[in-house]
Amino acid sequence: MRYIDLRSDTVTQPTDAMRQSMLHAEVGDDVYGEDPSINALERRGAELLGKEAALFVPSGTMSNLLAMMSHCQRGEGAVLGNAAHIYRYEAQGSAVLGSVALQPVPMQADGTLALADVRAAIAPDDAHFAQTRLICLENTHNGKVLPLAYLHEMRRFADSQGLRLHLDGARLFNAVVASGQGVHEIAAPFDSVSICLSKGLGAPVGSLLVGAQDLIERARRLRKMLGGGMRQAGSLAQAGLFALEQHVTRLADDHRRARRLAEGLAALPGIELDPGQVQTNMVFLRLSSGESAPLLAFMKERGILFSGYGELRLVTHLQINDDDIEEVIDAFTEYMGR
Ligand SMILES: Cc1ncc(COP(=O)(O)O)c(CN[C@H](C(=O)O)[C@H](C)O)c1O
Repeated sequence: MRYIDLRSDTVTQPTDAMRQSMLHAEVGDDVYGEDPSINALERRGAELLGKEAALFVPSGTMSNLLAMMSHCQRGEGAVLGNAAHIYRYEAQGSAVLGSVALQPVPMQADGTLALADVRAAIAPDDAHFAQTRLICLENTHNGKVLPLAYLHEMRRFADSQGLRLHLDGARLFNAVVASGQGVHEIAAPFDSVSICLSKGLGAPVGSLLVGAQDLIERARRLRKMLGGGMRQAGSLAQAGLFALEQHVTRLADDHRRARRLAEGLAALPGIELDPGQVQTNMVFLRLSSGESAPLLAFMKERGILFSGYGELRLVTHLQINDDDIEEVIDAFTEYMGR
């Protein structure tokens, strides 16, 4: 059964054209730095984001972990949002494996961290406290694009405090396409950026950590320590190269479909949803009844999947087309009309 799978853009499948491209990828032993496709992808990532170097890693989680461990020594701290993926959904790996003290602050719905909260979370230079070294942001966060002015403000603040700045840019290209800002522009304020190739961009595996040469060399060593050194993974890297070349501008289709979905659902009584909040590929909604389990079961029966507890999240992506969106709206109309 083909599902209309709106659980996440992590479910994207490589297209036939991407698979063809993967078939002919040149490969080599990446631990020796000899995989031509991985080397090409890393060069491309660094060039696109305007940084010195990049490292191909199996997941966004590992990419963020390597950033945290490369910026922070054991026992040092990182300030981040209390709803950030790094804080909430990466098994606290930075703390467990990296011994990085996670210093969470309230995260605004738009993904920003209030400067006053960040300032208050920064540990004083005092032996009683884990020394703060890093601030982490996320763009997009829950589908919201961080304003460029905010990024510059946070850069100025980090500089004033002698701190580094990392961006969890799992959906950076969604932010680029939605805002019209350049990749360079969004990446420029950050010392390191993690981008995911395996979400809306449609590659089967992988992320890139991008930053200064010395940081990426440290991250490469840590990746090996964590068992992430790869051998002939060039076919996967080629998928990433293909995605960067062919699947960025089409993200606008995902955003358009998310807006159409939001408008269609917002019109239904019993659904709490503001279509004006949809900036990229994510639609969040609540049922006035609050009871989502029967809805999820009803939808699964009709071959429609999405997730969430209380607030429901529906994510459009490469494998979701216009007909799927209309089918989902029809299914919701039927359910809400019962
Ligand atoms: C902002 C951000 N940063 C990092 C990651 C981790 O990427 P992977 O480790 O799954 O490649 C994710 C994945 N997010 C997934 C999703 O949204 O369905 C789940 C929640 O892990 C992410 O959303």
